[in-house]
Amino acid sequence: MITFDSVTKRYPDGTVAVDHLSLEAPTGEITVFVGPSGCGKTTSLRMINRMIDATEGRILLDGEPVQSIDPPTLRRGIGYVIQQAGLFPHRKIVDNVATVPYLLGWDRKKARARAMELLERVGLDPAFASRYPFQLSGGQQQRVGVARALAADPPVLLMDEPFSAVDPIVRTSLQDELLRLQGELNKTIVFVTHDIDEAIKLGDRVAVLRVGGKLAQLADPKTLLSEPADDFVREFLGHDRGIRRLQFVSTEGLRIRTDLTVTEGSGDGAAEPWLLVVTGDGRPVGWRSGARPSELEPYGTYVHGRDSMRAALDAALLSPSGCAVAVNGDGKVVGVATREALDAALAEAADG
Ligand SMILES: Nc1ncnc2c1ncn2[C@@H]1O[C@H](COP(=O)(O)OP(=O)(O)OP(=O)(O)O)[C@@H](O)[C@H]1O
Repeated sequence: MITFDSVTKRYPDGTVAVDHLSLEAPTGEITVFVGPSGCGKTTSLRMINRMIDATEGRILLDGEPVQSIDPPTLRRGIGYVIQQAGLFPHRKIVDNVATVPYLLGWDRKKARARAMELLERVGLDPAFASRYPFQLSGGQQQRVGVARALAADPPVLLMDEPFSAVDPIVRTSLQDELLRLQGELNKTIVFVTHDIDEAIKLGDRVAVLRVGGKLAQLADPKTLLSEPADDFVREFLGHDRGIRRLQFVSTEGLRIRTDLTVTEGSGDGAAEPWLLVVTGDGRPVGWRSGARPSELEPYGTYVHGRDSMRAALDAALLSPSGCAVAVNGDGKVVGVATREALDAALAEAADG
């Protein structure tokens, strides 16, 4: 666990970048620092590994003040990932990843084997190992940056806007990859971003900072969206807060009907305004309306019980039937969530 105990950073020119910050980043969780430019996110992060020293207050790593640990020892237990990866341009990818193991005096063979294992772990083809950073895309370099930070298996990982220099699609896949990795590794991660959507997607806990380095709110994403502490947080969260909150509402309780499907090629089916046509092995084909039975209309699916209400609503909006197709993990239809069922679930979500 990382503890900020009334930490203040005043730069020599008098700027107060962080002002009496107190919070805990629990072991094995992702804590995100988010806030507008200049609110002290990077300063806070760098005080953890002592790239910047606090002016007042204490930062504790599992109860031990970081100020009492000498910086090289401290940093050996802390991985650090920055924007645009910060790879060494003249070192091959494998050697970039093996940087810390080399520093720790591992023999070359062992360090390289570890690097190869990590490249695979972060989803990179081992063939990239002998390339140089400039021969990789931004997203690939960022993956190398993550692999390098993980090389010596540090319990703590500091990530400073690591995905902000890549396009939105690559960014999404890097975020997904980080969540997948975290599922296996359970590191204590402190992640800095100015992007509230990224904070909500990645954070177990999100610390919203305001300019002047003051903590505005520390909460899990769901609480943040439903109970912003004040106008600043509300405004920072943006206007579609209600819709985004739905991503934390489970579809487990969403009622589904199993009598609205018909297997393709079989008779007319029930007398309903809309019926979902499915293949013989239960995969969706399209919606058939009572009014125009010869044509099939598009459909949207969500994985029942796994995806959120936001996904179910999205699936419903993709189809003129207004119903969402519930599938299982294999993509087979398990039922249909009608407008009435969605309406009931939304009313419940709004209540609670
Ligand atoms: N070396 C320094 N000397 C003086 N002021 C500094 C120094 N470094 C940062 N600051 C100031 O401290 C405040 C916090 O900076 P910091 O970089 O921590 O913010 P940030 O939230 O990470 O911003 P951004 O999202 O723009 O990166 C800012 O007002 C910044 O100008």
